[in-house]
Amino acid sequence: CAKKAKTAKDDKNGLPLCRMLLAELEAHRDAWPFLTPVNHKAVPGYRKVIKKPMDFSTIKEKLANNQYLNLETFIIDVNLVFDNCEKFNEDDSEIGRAGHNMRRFFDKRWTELLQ
Ligand SMILES: CO[C@H](O)CCc1ccc(O)cc1
Repeated sequence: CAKKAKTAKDDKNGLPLCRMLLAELEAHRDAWPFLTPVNHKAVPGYRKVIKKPMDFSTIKEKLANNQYLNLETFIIDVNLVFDNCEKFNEDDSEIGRAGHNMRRFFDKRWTELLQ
């Protein structure tokens, strides 16, 4: 039979944990740049520079469509949101700072919840 999940990242609670974490990200005051896909028609260069766009509404849709295997694959997409933000925005900008704040918040929350 299939191997029993060893850590919280793989066990059956993974996906409710993802939904809870996403709800916290969406409720954060600095979430506004990340709530919906960047309008690449309105932002010059975005489509060329950012090869894999990602945002919280797309992650929500993927969760609803059961497109994440476990917490690990969910965390990869959340980190993609913040990595894209760092690539496209100066650290010393409103959106750049929002990205750093959100990444710090996310890293703290999922590591806390996994303990
Ligand atoms: C998550 O936001 C994206 O990094 C796009 C940021 C951006 C959008 C419009 C601008 O004029 C400048 C930056």
